[in-house]
Amino acid sequence: MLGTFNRTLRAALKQAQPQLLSGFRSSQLSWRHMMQIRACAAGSATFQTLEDCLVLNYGGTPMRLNYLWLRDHCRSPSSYNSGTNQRDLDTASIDLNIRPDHTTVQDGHLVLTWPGGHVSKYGLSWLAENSYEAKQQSTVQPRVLWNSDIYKNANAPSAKWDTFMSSDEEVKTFLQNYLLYGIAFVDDVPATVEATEAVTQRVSLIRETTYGRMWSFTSDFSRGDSAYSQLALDRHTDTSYFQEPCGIQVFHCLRHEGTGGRTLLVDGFYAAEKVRQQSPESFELLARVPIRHEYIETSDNHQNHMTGIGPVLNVYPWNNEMSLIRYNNYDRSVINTIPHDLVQRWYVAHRELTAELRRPENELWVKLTPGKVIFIDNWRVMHGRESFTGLRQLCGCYLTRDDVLSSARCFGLQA
Ligand SMILES: C[N+](C)(C)CCCC[C@H](N)C(=O)O
Ligand SMILES: O=C(O)CCC(=O)C(=O)O
Repeated sequence: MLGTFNRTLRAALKQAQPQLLSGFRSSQLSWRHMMQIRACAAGSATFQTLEDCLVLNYGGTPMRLNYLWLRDHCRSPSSYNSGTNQRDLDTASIDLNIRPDHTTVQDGHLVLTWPGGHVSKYGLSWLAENSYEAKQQSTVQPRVLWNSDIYKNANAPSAKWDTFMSSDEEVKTFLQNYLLYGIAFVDDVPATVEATEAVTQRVSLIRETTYGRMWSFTSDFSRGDSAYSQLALDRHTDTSYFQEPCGIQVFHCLRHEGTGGRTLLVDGFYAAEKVRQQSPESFELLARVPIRHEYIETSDNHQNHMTGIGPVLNVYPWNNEMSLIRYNNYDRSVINTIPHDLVQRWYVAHRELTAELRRPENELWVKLTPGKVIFIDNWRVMHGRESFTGLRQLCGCYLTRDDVLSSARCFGLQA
């Protein structure tokens, strides 16, 4: 009889809220809790208290809010220090089976009274912004994915040294472009290492690596890497052999007396999205299978052995948005992390991605000249270069990704 009741109630609820109970088995709803299912209307918000969560309907999307999560995210002064923006509650002290004694919606807030009397209030719009369902439907970082034509037609403006150094508005516009396209330029910068460093200090901290803090290099083979030659370099991301590859690459060509040496830029996310559309199983494989990259240098002056492990494509699991591409065929190490029955398919998937990355229409070629500083999102945009002759001096640095994104967020940009 109870089973019949559950089924009937479930059917009624399902009719009212088609998505609400999907994936929910009737056996999970006990008689006691079914009796507790209440729908309370308060303004535009309604809620139901189910056995394992509170379902809040507000702003069009039903949110399933776990009770433990709700207690953990209480913003009352005894649970959360709004001065330091830090939790003041020992999460481990919350009863894992906690349920509110009383639930209501009042003045734009969900109000819960917990056993023992503690009251938690959550702004409805705060919940709508911070729920899993909201994050699933939104992007972490809005981007314009590009091929050469798309980028050129966008006419993204370059910042100018003078204004960049004095105006925060100019830095904000610059960062907005950087976030959207994964590349951004500052022009008219004095052709010195010091001025290049000063430009980077407007947005971030420098990430010191084995190559130094600010580096300035020519084709003198001073390091055991093909970058220090006159050879062409195919598209790649740098420091793929770091467990966390450097977030941003900055280049400034201080002088070049010779031919060639243009810079190649390719939007890795644009290419990856093409693979996702055309060949979802290949995308999946590249996103799931970790491989290794390695940097081994054994000269008298420099001894290094770095290893970075991770998949070629990285996505945020809750919304499948691309977060990082790690692609460097020079520095890719021995493949021994892929089981026998997947190796062939992995190579096919890698070939599909490479074919997209190599489409001529996806290549943006720029000649870096003294004065023009480029910032490249090294988690997204690949760079390479044409072979060259003559003396060519390139300076630059890596920036810490966290600090660039922090600067952007402090300007109110979504990153
Ligand atoms: C940029 N700078 C010349 C300093 C370093 C070059 C590192 C090149 C290396 N193969 C990589 O892809 O990480
Ligand atoms: O020389 C260049 O233009 C680029 C060098 C490069 O690709 C690198 O340092 O990673």
